[in-house]
Amino acid sequence: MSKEIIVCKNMDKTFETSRGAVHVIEDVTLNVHENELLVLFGPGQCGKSTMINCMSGLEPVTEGSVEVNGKKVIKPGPDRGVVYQRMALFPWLTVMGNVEYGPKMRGVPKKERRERAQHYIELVGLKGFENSYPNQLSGGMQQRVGIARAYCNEPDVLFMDEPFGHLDAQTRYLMQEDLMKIWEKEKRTIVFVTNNIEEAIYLADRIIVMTNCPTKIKKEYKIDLPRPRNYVDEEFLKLREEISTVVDKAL
Ligand SMILES: Nc1ncnc2c1ncn2[C@@H]1O[C@H](COP(=O)(O)OP(=O)(O)OP(=O)(O)O)[C@@H](O)[C@H]1O
Repeated sequence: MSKEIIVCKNMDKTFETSRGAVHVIEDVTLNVHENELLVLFGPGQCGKSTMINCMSGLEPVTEGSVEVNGKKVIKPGPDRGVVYQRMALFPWLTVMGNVEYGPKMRGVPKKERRERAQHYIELVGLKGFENSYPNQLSGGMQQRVGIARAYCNEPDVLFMDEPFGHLDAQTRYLMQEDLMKIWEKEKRTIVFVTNNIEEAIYLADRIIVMTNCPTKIKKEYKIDLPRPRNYVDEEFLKLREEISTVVDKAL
């Protein structure tokens, strides 16, 4: 088994609000292996985004700890990339400008960062769109820019929070297929959040089923189906049936 790159020990998270404490994560212990594609799957509002925010360092944990590559996570860092449902691309920058932004901010020389950005723009299938602005691109293309931008920082881990959640069904399937191709070509450790069961089974090496809030691990499934997967394969449908019966109904 490859090394454990994310180690969460007894992770617990409570938000203190003006209306009292909101307990969102309850005692989650979870390890993610190098180059694993781990899916966090659970009902709406169960705490999946909060899990990702704590693992990526955007939110501090209240109890327990998170380590990435042996380093305790206390704030966001370039070793942890994040892709959101709606990528906050800079509208005044071109695709190239957006993708090279991270390395530019870290002082990577122009030639090197341009080459690196070009590589990731091509990896996500946007060759020819280097000089386009985000508002000239479709929703799916904007998500590709977001993925290229996250990859361009060459992070140890990538967190993806329902990155295809707002896309139409057809574009969503296409993006799932393309994400698999990208990941096969350039392996990364990915933690992917979704509340779509087909998406979870299509992508995952392992699915962690989370309970309603405060969220805990309910069950985990190792998904050994060969890739590329087919949504209507008998084995796929069997897993879909089984996991559907385990997941809580959204509150
Ligand atoms: N900063 C915050 N302050 C207070 N409560 C919060 C905060 N962030 C999240 N919560 C609460 O935590 C719970 C879980 O939210 P979270 O967004 O993590 O769930 P989710 O599973 O990602 O939801 P969805 O599937 O709808 O995206 C919700 O009840 C939410 O209101």
